Amino acid sequence: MDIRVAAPAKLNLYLHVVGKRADGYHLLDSLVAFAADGDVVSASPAPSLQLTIDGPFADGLSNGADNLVHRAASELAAAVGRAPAVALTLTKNLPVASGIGGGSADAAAALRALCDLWSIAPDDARVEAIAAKLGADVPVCLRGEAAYLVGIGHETDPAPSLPAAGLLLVNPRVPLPTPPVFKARSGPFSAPARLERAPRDAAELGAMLAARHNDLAAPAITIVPAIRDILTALEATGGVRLARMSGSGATCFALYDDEDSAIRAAATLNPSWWALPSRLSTRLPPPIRCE
Ligand SMILES: C[C@@](CO)(OP(=O)(O)O)[C@H](O)COP(=O)(O)OP(=O)(O)OC[C@H]1O[C@@H](n2ccc(N)nc2=O)[C@H](O)[C@@H]1O
Ligand SMILES: Nc1ncnc2c1ncn2[C@@H]1O[C@H](COP(=O)(O)OP(=O)(O)O)[C@@H](O)[C@H]1O
Repeated sequence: MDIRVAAPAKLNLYLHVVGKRADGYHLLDSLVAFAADGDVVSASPAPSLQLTIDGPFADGLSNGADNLVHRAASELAAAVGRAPAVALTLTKNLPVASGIGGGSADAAAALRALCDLWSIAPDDARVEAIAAKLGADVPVCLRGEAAYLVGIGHETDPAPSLPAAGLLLVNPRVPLPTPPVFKARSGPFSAPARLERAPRDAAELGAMLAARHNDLAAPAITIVPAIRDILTALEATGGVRLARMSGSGATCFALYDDEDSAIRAAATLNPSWWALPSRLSTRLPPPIRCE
């Protein structure tokens, strides 16, 4: 028996850095949403904990105890007092260290797969505590619904429902770890800027987001200048409603009215970039059990 769980790409539709704590962590106001596509985690009973990684971005990613999927499994097993007797497979479709929460999405998907396998309620307080310990973005990925990040990102508030929209994710194939981007940020903090109401369509969502920004884009561009080229190229695509960097980069996204427009736009871009046409997801798909 095999349980397959989707680990969709996370997008920060806007990200305002609104302050900094004494321990150096930044206070955020960010609207997080999910794409309909991403990595996939599958789990099946096995004599001991094993992790296999396949997919286009498997190379160079450790399958050892430092992988967030491996950590999620060993932490959850310890918390519920059972042996981590599971074989996990991670299909790595998303670029690593790229601002779309791949590792966080994978950790959250591993937790959801193991909850299903071990009959643990996914909203069990132990699961939520492990999610927060694994990374700032893991709790929001565990819920998989559009949400505002609160504080340093461990807590969330519900977001208004988002309209159907096409999405194009583009990465220069340059990994960009999160800590140096926060470190390179300077200048005054932004004000929080939650949406005044639910946008009725992709055009209105784009217009509302255009009045907001990603405070990490400027520092990320100082480290990976190709981000600016991607944003310029996305802004020139047909039917684009908004182009912006996600999280701490380097992945950027563009919003369209539908997925077909995103597919057409992808065909016009520099072929050396990674590009994934998709759409905004409204609901996390449930785990699939294959007997
Ligand atoms: C920036 C965001 C926005 O959604 O996304 P990504 O770009 O990573 O996808 C997240 O807040 C990232 O979350 P996550 O990737 O889990 O970060 P963590 O591992 O918790 O933190 C990595 C490092 O980033 C810095 N950090 C992270 C979160 C935060 N609110 N303030 C920070 O200053 C700290 O230096 C921390 O040590
Ligand atoms: N399953 C995983 N997928 C991706 N990265 C992982 C994973 N497990 C651990 N990592 C580590 O986490 C770091 C952040 O990766 P990732 O979550 O993809 O970035 P981001 O948070 O910027 O989207 C990487 O440097 C990588 O080495």
